[in-house]
Amino acid sequence: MAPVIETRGLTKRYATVVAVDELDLRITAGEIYGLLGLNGAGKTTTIRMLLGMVRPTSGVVRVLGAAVRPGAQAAWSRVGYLVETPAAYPELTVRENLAVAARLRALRGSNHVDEVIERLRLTAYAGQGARTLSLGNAQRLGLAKALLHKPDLLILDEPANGLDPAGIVEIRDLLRELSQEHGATVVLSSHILTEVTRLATRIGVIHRGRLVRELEAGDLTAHLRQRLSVSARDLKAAELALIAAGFIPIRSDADDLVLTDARAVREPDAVAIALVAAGCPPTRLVVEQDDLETFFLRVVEA
Ligand SMILES: Nc1ncnc2c1ncn2[C@@H]1O[C@H](COP(=O)(O)OP(=O)(O)OP(=O)(O)O)[C@@H](O)[C@H]1O
Repeated sequence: MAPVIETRGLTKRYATVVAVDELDLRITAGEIYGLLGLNGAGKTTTIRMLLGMVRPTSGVVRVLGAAVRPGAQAAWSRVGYLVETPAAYPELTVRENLAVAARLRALRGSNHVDEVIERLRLTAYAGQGARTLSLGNAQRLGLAKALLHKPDLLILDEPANGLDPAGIVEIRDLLRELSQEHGATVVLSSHILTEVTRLATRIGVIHRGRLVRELEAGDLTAHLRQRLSVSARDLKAAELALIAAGFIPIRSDADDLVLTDARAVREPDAVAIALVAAGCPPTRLVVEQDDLETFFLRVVEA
């Protein structure tokens, strides 16, 4: 299958900084591809090069079969994008902003605008000036503009930016639906591990401008570790009680006890019972997932 996005040797240098270094990407139709990286990893620069907004120092980008060059228009009617803080006309309302965007895309009739307002749950804000929108709703408006013309390919830089947890779930469902029901391809960047792992069908881990790993969604679980974090009033007593019960607690920087063995993660109630029996009940007991830094260290060094 011809790739929807293909880059070869894609590189961007700014003076002494290599923002993106020899990136080879191949993304096919219907994928939700997550570019995951720490701040400064090169995600935004990559996305801007995919969109022809930044001129590569070297290398090739092809989007929907056409070479991306500044000024090349061919594929853009089939592409929707959102890059960092979405731009809107601050004096115009949400609906007016979308109507302008529809005109620029030469879309006829008002149903595109109505449909996307409803889809992005912007109905209550349709008459509100863009200037007064919360960050989350401004992000929704940006996404609405990206989706207005029902693109085959969506390229989104940090789409969860500014959204509250419920908003993140809504956007995740929307992107999944676009991919599954409409066959759209989605490329998104994020530094939020859980967000990408819940949504992407494939993940590219980008570190210091280089694509260090690509993982299928199904392979991710092997790289994601869980741990049980335990707090107690008397941490020393809790530590001794857990050792006596056969666990291996480690004192963390955050001054709690961390248990990484499978039994503790699988049966947190056994940990709680051991602590209660020893007279130092837990004040907090929670199964946590790796943070991005830990995941990175493991994936980058593996
Ligand atoms: N216009 C520019 N001029 C100079 N350096 C730049 C420019 N744009 C990006 N960089 C540098 O390139 C590197 C990659 O930046 P980029 O914004 O692509 O990373 P990112 O992964 O998107 O990070 P973030 O999550 O913080 O947005 C960084 O070191 C950044 O400082």
